[in-house]
Amino acid sequence: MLYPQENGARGRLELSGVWNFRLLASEESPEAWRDKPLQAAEPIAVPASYNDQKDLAAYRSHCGWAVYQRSICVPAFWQGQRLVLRFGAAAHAAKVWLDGRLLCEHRGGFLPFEAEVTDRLTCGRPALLTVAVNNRVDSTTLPVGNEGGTAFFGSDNPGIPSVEAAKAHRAEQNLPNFDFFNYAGLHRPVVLYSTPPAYISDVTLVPELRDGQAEVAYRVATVGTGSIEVTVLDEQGKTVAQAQGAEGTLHIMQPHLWWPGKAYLYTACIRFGEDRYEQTFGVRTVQVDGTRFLINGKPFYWKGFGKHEDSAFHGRGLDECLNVKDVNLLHWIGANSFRTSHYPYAEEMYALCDREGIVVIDETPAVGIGMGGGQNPYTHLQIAEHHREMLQQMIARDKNHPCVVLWSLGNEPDTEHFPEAARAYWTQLYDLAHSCDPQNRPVTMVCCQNHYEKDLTTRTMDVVCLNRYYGWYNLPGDLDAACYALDMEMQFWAKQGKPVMLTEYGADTMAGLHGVVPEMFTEEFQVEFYRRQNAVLDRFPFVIGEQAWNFADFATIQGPMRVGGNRKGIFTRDRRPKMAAYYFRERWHSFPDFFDKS
Ligand SMILES: CCCCCC[C@@H]1NC[C@@H](O)[C@H](O)[C@H]1C(=O)O
Repeated sequence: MLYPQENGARGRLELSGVWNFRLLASEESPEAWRDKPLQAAEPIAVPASYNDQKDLAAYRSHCGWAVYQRSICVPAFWQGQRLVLRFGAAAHAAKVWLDGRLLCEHRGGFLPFEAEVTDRLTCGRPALLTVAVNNRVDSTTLPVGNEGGTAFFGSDNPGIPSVEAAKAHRAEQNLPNFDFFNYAGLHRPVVLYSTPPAYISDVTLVPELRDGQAEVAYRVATVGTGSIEVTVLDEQGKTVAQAQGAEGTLHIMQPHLWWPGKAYLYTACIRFGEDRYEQTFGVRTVQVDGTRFLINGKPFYWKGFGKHEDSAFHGRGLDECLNVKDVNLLHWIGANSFRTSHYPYAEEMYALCDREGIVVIDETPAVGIGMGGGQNPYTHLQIAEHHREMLQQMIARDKNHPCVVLWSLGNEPDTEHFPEAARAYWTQLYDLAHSCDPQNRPVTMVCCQNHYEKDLTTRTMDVVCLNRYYGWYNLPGDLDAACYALDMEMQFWAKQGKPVMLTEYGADTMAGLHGVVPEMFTEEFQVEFYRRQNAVLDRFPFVIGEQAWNFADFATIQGPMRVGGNRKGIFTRDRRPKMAAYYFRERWHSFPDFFDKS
């Protein structure tokens, strides 16, 4: 799916700003507002989550539909153009009406959707745009909800008559089965864009290196008739390759490669009749070779984080200022990568990583696929078809980004209690990812702390990605025992012949809490936690990376284990460094991004 672009042939009308808004009571139907002004409307900013824009409990604890509404008007000079209304994301389900008639619906809160509105709008005449958004998470959604269960990291003592009665009595809950606040709303830009009637509908670029020359296979999908011309410009605007036709190969002599930390972007300028589209891309190769992860044929070592799209006020909403700040902090600390835990991020962040040379693990919203071992999630949950849809939509959206080098099918599913069912479920997704991705990148599934000998799934992935919490959730506070356990588990992985990286390890740390003796929650403990465990990882040649959990403190549901959210950040939520930030800065600047560990 192409990102909306303004150029000589295409227009882009941002519908960001303050809209009318209201949370709907459970008995209210969003359809009631499809064709009339919203009563008792309140102001709401788009793009952003709605949850933190008003200090009202209902804005945080809402469960169900909310309605956004505004008037839109197409400029007269767009007369005769094809018009499309596009949503960067709406969490988690959306229904869209234009002047009272249903335009489109979408499930999945982290990927774009669009609808053609050429015949639905009259240039110069205002129209009423109504968008209903549903924040419910449950056994049919990704991320997965925890219906009527105990809040994630909750502490209910099951079976106590008073507790069970109170749970039955209380207002409906929208409990997440995941450890991040269930932010909701129009999180990413809403755009009305124009194209000529005959237009370019998709672009696919697959760079390969042969004898030092770049051979970029391309495919241009179009609607309507016309001839296709492709011209590739380098960063100085010089033409370096040209081709005609819907598909073919672009040859670039002596190409500048895209490297982590040293990005180089080419621009494929596509002409189709009146239409124009400019697609940036990078010439780089990615492959797993034994226990090494190669970028441009060199063994890459991952230094970075699991992140979240999370900040005060915007919630999970796009904040490009924060994205620039975060990328500058990644450079400052010496990081070269992050994982889009636990959902695809805004397209704008991938474009920033493309130009800044930050490597990305792109993850689906498949988090919370586990019932604590009691029930088989692969038969209990109704997510399989939606999961395949989300995976295909994520790859279709992000396929041309040079920064994306590894697909993550999901985070921390139960792969231990029903090992055969788990392996079957994730193997079909693994095969789907490889078949959908024109660049055929490596594929992983991020594994939770588990009985790694019983887990038959993690070892089948191209890269073994482990979330491990020795010294925190296991052997809490005892870093000697934690290192003993980590070392022992690495002996197991040494026999699997796969590259292994930690995609999560960390300790909740209250900024400003100190101790001469490093104890849990102090900044000193967080440093010791990483210093000791990195010393273990450094001993194993097949360990190809370390991503701390988390880049920054982030919001979660209320719970006895969360003090104003998850505090495992290396930075605070407002991006101030804890001591561990200086530890990692010294460590990550002390060795290169590429080196042979064997
Ligand atoms: C029993 C071990 C469970 C470890 C699970 C650790 C969790 N991984 C997924 C992340 O979204 C959570 O924030 C992280 C944590 O809690 O900070």
